[in-house]
Amino acid sequence: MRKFYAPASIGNFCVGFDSLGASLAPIDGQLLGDVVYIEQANDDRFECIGEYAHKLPTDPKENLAFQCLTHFRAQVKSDMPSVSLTLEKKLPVGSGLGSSACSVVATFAALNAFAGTELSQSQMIELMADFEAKVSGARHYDNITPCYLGGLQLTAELVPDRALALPVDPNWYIVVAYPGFALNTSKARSVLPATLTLSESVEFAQRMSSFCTLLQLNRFDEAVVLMQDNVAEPSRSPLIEGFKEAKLSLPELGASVVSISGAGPTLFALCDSLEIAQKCQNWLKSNYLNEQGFSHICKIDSMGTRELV
Ligand SMILES: Nc1ncnc2c1ncn2[C@@H]1O[C@H](COP(=O)(O)OP(=O)(O)O)[C@@H](O)[C@H]1O
Ligand SMILES: N[C@@H](CCOP(=O)(O)O)C(=O)O
Repeated sequence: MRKFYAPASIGNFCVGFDSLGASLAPIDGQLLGDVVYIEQANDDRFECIGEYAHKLPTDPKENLAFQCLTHFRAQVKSDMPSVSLTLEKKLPVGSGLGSSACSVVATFAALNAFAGTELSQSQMIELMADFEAKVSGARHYDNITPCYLGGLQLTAELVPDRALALPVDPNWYIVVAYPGFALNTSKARSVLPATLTLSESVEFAQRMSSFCTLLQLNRFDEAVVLMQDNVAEPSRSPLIEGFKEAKLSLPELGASVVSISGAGPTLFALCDSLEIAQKCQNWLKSNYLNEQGFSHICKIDSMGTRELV
């Protein structure tokens, strides 16, 4: 039996709507992401287990991981031996932590390794993005590529090889807080503005390009100052109970940035020390999470999807 783990990610990373994404590694070593188990069997079998399995459709045909298996057999390797594939669904659905991407990326990574197909990185990314597009209402790579490759990625169709890794400040701590209720990505996309004005578009381009360039120059503090989301956050924040209060309170505790992770409702706070991150996490535990919620203090994961041994 082989096991593949795909980590959670923060889509948009505040300043790069649909174009920046960061992979997450909790500092306590917990696995925050989905795991796929694969082994040869007499016929193709699929099972979904784990804490959030009950939140997914019971019909395997509606599970993205099973759809990836069917697609891989039909389109990539028809003579692959039969497999038993198990998805351990460890991430909540509709969380803003790239949950659907995790299942898709872990499954394709497992199938590619099991079948020995050695698809190129670009082929893998395109396969994965096809499935992400099916559920989220748009083709965006900002969960897929950080989840697959790790790190903070500038990622889009226009980006060479679909992804360019950016340097990150080794001092950054990222507190993620999932409040305990779901927000469907396609719903959170339906409230986005249909168009931006010329000045809004220019500001977005200036912020994202300067942010990426400053990271390349290791001028991290100046990069962080540019982190403001004028594209998605204004229309999405009313959908997320408690977000506005957190956005006001966490900077008083020292957070450098507070923004929505992906389409929400998970929130992330970027902090430049562990002490500040702990204070922010305590506030979030008392004020943002319901009984189903959770929070982790993370670093940016540098490994992406990997086989667990
Ligand atoms: N393995 C899976 N993981 C996550 N979502 C899945 C999976 N299989 C099917 N789905 C469906 O895909 C949709 C994912 O919703 P979405 O809001 O895009 O989640 P997320 O933002 O957490 O990726 C849901 O309707 C869910 O039922
Ligand atoms: N760029 C996308 C990111 C969606 O991330 P998810 O984790 O909520 O699926 C968006 O903002 O819609």
